This record gives sequence, structure tokens and C-alpha cells, in this order.
Amino acid sequence: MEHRSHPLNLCHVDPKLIAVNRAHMLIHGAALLILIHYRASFFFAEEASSPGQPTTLAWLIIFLGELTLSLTWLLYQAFRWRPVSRTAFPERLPGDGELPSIDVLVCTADPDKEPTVAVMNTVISAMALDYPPEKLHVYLSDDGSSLLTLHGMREAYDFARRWSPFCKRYGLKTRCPKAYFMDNEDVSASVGYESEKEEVKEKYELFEAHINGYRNRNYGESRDGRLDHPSTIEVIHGNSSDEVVQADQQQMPLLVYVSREKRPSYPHNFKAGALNVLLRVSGVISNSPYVLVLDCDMYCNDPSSARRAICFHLDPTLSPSLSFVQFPQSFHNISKNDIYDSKHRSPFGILWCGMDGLQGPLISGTGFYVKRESLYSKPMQEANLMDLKAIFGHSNEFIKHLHWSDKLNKNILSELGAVCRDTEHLASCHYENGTKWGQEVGFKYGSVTEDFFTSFALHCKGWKSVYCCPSRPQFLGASTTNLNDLLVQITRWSSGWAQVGFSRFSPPIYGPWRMSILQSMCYTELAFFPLYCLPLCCLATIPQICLFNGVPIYPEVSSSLFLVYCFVFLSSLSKHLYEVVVSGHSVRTFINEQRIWMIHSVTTYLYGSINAVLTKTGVRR
Ligand SMILES: O=c1ccn([C@@H]2O[C@H](COP(=O)(O)OP(=O)(O)O[C@H]3O[C@H](CO)[C@@H](O)[C@H](O)[C@H]3O)[C@@H](O)[C@H]2O)c(=O)[nH]1
Ligand SMILES: [Mn+2]
Repeated sequence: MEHRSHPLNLCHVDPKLIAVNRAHMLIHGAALLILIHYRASFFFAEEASSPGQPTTLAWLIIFLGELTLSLTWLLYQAFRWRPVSRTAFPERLPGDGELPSIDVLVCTADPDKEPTVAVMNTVISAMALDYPPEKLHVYLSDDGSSLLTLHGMREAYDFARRWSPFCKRYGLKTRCPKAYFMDNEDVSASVGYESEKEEVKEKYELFEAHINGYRNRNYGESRDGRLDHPSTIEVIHGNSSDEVVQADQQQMPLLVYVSREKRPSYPHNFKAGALNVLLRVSGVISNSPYVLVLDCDMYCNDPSSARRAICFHLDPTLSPSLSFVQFPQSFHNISKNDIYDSKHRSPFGILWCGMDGLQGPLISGTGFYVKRESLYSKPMQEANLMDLKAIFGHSNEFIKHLHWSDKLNKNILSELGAVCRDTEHLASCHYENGTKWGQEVGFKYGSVTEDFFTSFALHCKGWKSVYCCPSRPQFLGASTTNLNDLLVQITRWSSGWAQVGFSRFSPPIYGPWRMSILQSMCYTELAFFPLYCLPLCCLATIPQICLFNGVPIYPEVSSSLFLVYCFVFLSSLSKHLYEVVVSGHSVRTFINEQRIWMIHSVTTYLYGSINAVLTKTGVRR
């Protein structure tokens, strides 16, 4: 009863929105059927010219284009079928003693492109999450294997020992120091706040100066080693001489630096490879049942995300089948007139809410709390040792930990050297040879968008996910804001999605047997929407050529079918406009989104699709 009257979370369904969506589906769908009938009947009409005639060819191309667009529209309706939103009540969680522990996995790859001070701000913000420090363990994967990053971690640990107690003492919301000092969030009128703030600010400036000084002194640091280096794992210890820190004696979250081995002859599988190494290393050190994944450029903007996520993970009805809780990606560098749609409004504002009402949203790369067990696939209890080794590799230590959960290796701090030596082979590049890492366990290899592929695999296995979207962004990062970077990024994503679409796990074939038809429609739409490039390229050329050559391909203005064409055009635009406005955005956003969608369709989606086809056929490696 207690649980029913005070649930840890609520799911809200908006009947009005659902009614609008479904009514629109019906009317718009009927209009599309009329148009398809109109096109199809041309080919059966007696006066139709023979195949090969320019008119027939033009009609055929336009028909195929319109059919593809109609099919994409149909798939898209799955997102509109039952959108929901959710609220979590962290204040209703049990006491700290009963909370499960959490491992935070942060990835960084290149200290030139991802400035070390910013990466450390992300690390510090994660260490300052509102969660019992003995139950929080932060791991940073450094794919660049840079001494600067390792040095930055030591500096970050020392600064965090001053910073976290300060945040907790005054209940600060912004726990990323750089953002806090920039925003000038003044929350407390307590005595001593102002002077302590000044002191901490000084420490922060010193911390920045130390890292930048180190970088300048070692500017010549060789870059050759990035693709060729052994693994390094180090548990970071404080070395602070700060008196306040010495006196405070507050417990800090465990902080671990991990740089996996890389050799030019071994594929490193990008971020998925890095995350799998972190899963193994954290699995033998802290082995928390829940894992938060963060990109190094996305800091924790609100300390309550961990407790919010745990509200879903501890919910007795959701918990057994719940794999992950995804928070939206929000960005701090978006201008008011976001001409390139850098904030990705549609996925985070519409699509993920739609999937949340089905089986759950996708992993969005960062800002999600996943249950470790769901990434390990099979139930461990029954399997024998040889089977487990064939799946997880040869580490006895790692396999031993599969059976324990939530037990921090208490000896870690005393036996630190030995543990690190032991874990180093878990981070070696041949550890995964002959195992199921990247296929059946961990993050999936085979697509540059490991997040899309991994969530598809999880949903296929019957796991669910939820989308939590509180009004204050829980995570904030930097988005791509110039056209060049954006085009490169979306080409990469399109290629990754299409890679899954063309693989043997293709959602329309592999999905419907393993998940609901609506959920697999969502995945199909996402995997194949780079193919928008085909109808868009046709429609951007054929009608114009026909017009100049006097070939009629649309009904005459006086025909009633002309009205149906107008209706379909206006109806799809007004539905888009409605969704933009209802989500609190302006007409300008609508115009920007229309424009960038067309730009993407004939550029990035096209290149991404071509790239996926070339990779599939082996022309490109
Ligand atoms: O070999 C690599 C490559 C990347 N990364 C890290 O992965 C993260 C994402 O990479 P980035 O180059 O920033 O890609 P984006 O396109 O910005 O990332 C988006 O798209 C990716 C692929 O879908 C997701 O993994 C990300 O979470 C999502 O933010 C960053 O922290 C990188 O440091 C590695 O650790 N190792
Ligand atoms: Mn990024």
C-alpha cells in the first residue's frame, strides 16, 4: 500500500496529444492512399505510353520517391502512437545505506580536441553528484593515453576534495566548477559563503593554471604513441596540502584512470571498445550494479540525476526488465536562432518520448544509467566456468565478480598495486580475442553508432528503457555549431545507422520477432532514414526537368486530385509546425528544421548511405 500511494516515479499519458496524433494519422494516411492510387492507376490506364518513354520513366521515378516517403511516414507514426512523459521522486528513496552503488564511466580520446580542463570539469561534476561518496566510483578512459590527462586527473582529485564539500555545504545545484563560476549562481546567504566561494575560486584558478602549465611545458609530447601503447591503470590519490581539505577528512568517490592498450594491428572499436574495457576494469574494482556513461564533453549539470535514475531502477514493477534510464542530451552553446538544429529537438523532444510509451528510448551515447547485468546478457548463475570464459574471456577475477554484485573490493586501497597489475590485462588489446565482447556482451561493435546498435540489441533481448526529462537539464554539453563539423557528425551517424540497417541485424527483419511491431517500426525508421536522400534527390530534379520539357506529372489545378496534393503538403507541414510550437519553440525553429532537413537529405544522409554501402560491400574498410 505504502508503495502504491507513494510511488518512486510516475508515467503520464496525454490523451489530448494522442487523440490529435491518431486523428492526423487517419486523415493524412487516407490522403496518401488516394495519391498512391492516382499514381498506380496511370500505369494501368490504356493511354499510358509504353515503358521506356520519358513520361513513363518520370512517373515511375516520382512514384517510387513518393512511395518511399509514404513508407517513411508510416514508420514514423510509431513514434506518435503513445508518447509519454515521466516524473521521478528522489525524496521518496530509502536511506543512503540502502542505495545501490554506481560506477561512472567517462570517455575521452584526444587532449587536443577535448581540452583537459573541460574533461576534468566533467570528472569533477560526476564526483560531486548527490550520492553517498562511498557508493560512487568514477572511471576515466583515456584513448589518447596522454600524460597530460593523467596529470589532470591528479589535479582534479585534489581540487574535488575542496570542491565537493563546498557544494554540499551550501547545496549548490551547478556542480561543474567552470559553469558555476561563469554563471555566478549565488544560492546561499549563509555566513561564510562569500568568503569560501572566493577561496574555492582561487583554488580553481590554480587548478586550471597547473593543467595549462603542464600542457605548455610538455607541448612537444609525442603524439605518435596514441595508436600504439600499453595499458595503464591508476587509482588516483590525493596529494593535497590544503589545510581545509586535511581538516575536512570527507570521504571521496573512488577515482580511477584507465588507458587501454592499443596496437596498430588490433581494431580498437572506438568508444564501444573503450567502454567495454571500462566495464571489465570497473567490474573487478567496484562492480557496481548500475553504470552511468558520460562523454567527456557532457558534464553533470544537476546533482540529482543519480537519485532520479535510481527511482526507476528500484521501482519493483519496472526494475526486473529495466535496462537503462536515458536523460536527454542538452547543450549550453546553442544560440537562440539555432539554424542547424544543433540541439536535435526532434529526437530528444519527440521521438524518445514516443518510444518511451512503447518499449523505451534508445541509448543516446551519454547521460544514461544502465544496469550492468543487462550488458552481460545471460543469467550467470547456471553457466559453468568454461562457458563463462568463452563469453567473458580468461580473467578468473572478472568471472568471480560476475556472481557478486555491489561489493566494492574493500582491499583495493591497500592492495592497489597488485589490483592494477591484475586489471591491466583486462585492458589489453588481445583480451577480447575469441570472446563474445562486442557481440553478445557489452557495447556492440560493427557500427560507429554503438549507442543505437547496443540499445537495439538490448530491446531485442526483451529489456526495457525509460526516458527521464526533468525541466532542469541533468547533463549539459557542447554541440556542433558550425556547418562543417555538423555535416561530418551527421554523415558519421547516418553511416552508423545505415550500417545496422544493412547488417544481419536489420531492424525490419530481425526486430519484429523479438519486440513489438511498433518498437521495431521506430528502429526501422531510424536505421533507414538516411535513405531520405533517394526520394529527395529525385524530387529535387525530376519535376523541374519535366516542367521544362512540358511533361505532365502532377494533376491539373482544376482537378480535385490537385487539392489532395495540396492537402498532403499542408498537412505534413502543419503537423510539424504543431509539434514545434507545442514543445515550446518558435516558428523560426520550424523553418530552420525544414531547411536543415533538406540540406541533410541531399548531403550527409547521401554520403552516410553511400559510406555504409561501400563498407558493406567491402569496397571501403
Ligand atoms: O575512439 C574513440 C572515439 C571516441 N571516444 C569518446 O566518445 C565520445 C563521443 O565521441 P565524439 O567524437 O564526441 O562523437 P559525437 O558525435 O559528438 O558523439 C555522439 O555520437 C556518438 C555515436 O553515436 C555517441 O557515442 C556519443 O555519446 C554522442 O554524443 C567522446 O567522449 C570521445 O572522447 C573514445 O573514447 N574513443
Ligand atoms: Mn561529442
